[in-house]
Amino acid sequence: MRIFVAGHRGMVGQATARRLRELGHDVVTRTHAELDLLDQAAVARFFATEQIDQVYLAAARVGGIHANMTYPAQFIYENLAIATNVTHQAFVSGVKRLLFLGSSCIYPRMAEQPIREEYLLNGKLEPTNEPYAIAKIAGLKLCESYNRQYGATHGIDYRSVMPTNLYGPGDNYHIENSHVVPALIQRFHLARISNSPSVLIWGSGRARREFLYVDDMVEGCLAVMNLSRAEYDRQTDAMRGHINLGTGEDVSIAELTELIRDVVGYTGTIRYDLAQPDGAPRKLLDVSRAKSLGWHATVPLAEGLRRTYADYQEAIRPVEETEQVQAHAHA
Ligand SMILES: NC(=O)C1=CN([C@@H]2O[C@H](COP(=O)(O)OP(=O)(O)OC[C@H]3O[C@@H](n4cnc5c(N)ncnc54)[C@H](OP(=O)(O)O)[C@@H]3O)[C@@H](O)[C@H]2O)C=CC1
Ligand SMILES: C[C@H]1O[C@H](OP(=O)(O)OP(=O)(O)OC[C@H]2O[C@@H](n3cnc4c(=O)[nH]c(N)nc43)[C@H](O)[C@@H]2O)[C@@H](O)[C@@H](O)C1=O
Repeated sequence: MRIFVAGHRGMVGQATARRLRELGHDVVTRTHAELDLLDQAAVARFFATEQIDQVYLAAARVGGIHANMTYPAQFIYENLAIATNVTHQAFVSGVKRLLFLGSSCIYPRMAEQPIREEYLLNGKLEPTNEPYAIAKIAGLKLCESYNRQYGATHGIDYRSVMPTNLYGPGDNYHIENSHVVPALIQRFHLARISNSPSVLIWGSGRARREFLYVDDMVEGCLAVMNLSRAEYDRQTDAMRGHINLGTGEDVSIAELTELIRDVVGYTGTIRYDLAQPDGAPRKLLDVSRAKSLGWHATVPLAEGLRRTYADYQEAIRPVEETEQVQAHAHA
């Protein structure tokens, strides 16, 4: 089967492409430079020329709380455009099955916890990432709508998963735009190697988050994509079209901070910057539907953080060694 993994260089895309190749699939990829998914005509040409059987849509404009607050226009425009271009051109070219990746931010800020799929649109969204959330809601509604209008006539079966906060190898370590896990791994690492006396954490530390290791999330995507059409419709109340993916347990940012401090081996002090926002107070997902498929998260948070830190150190080793050589040369 020829499967297009959109966003294959990202954290989720890398893990998805790796797993699908292990399973023997012919994985089709295009870098952002090769195929800008904002370019509707280019996306149309791609699907018209490549014989794609399935799509995993892991391409998006993604970032943490600071990035969402700083670039709202890019977050809503680019994520709407990517979702509409890929979904519609997949349909036009006859792709029968597609998986759209949403996010837990689609749910109301004060939703009852744990959050069930049916709580969607029951209340106001979290202001710090509302543009991104609206684009993600539109993406899942696109899939639902194409199923409703073209399911019977064209065999269209476009599916959506709503992952909680993700982390793992290949994450984005941008100093300001990254999510909390990569941000704190990098900050504690640099503090340790430079003997900084303290590390500053954004917000109060009281916000709670659920963290799913990326490889576990990919197994959840496969479980959803391998469902028969009838089973998927039964699971999603026939067109209520999405399934949560999470671990079913959350931690406070303060607890996460201490876990990362210990994984990195930092011994200085931790300070909190209350001028920075906490964002949503909590967004723990109800994962009963996903568990009914036989899927569940397997990587505990402490182990996932150890693997992620090891990946980070491997990725920066060449840079650090060069800097150490240069520093030695100037000593
Ligand atoms: N990370 C998380 O905590 C969560 C992520 N998700 C969802 O999972 C999916 C993947 O996220 P993640 O892997 O973390 O994100 P990354 O930022 O790591 O990867 C996104 C990928 O999309 C590509 N991309 C972005 N814009 C375009 C474009 N216009 N044309 C072509 N490619 C583009 C990027 O390429 P390049 O870098 O070259 O621009 C990158 O390879 C997204 O849909 C996200 O919303 C959902 C919940 C949580
Ligand atoms: C996946 C999810 O990701 C985003 O929502 P978020 O969960 O709020 O994102 P975050 O990971 O950036 O923050 C989580 C918590 O952590 C605290 N925090 C402390 N110190 C740092 C820090 O240094 N960096 C960051 N980024 N956060 C920090 C921060 O203040 C907040 O309380 C949106 O994209 C949203 O749309 C979405 O889908």
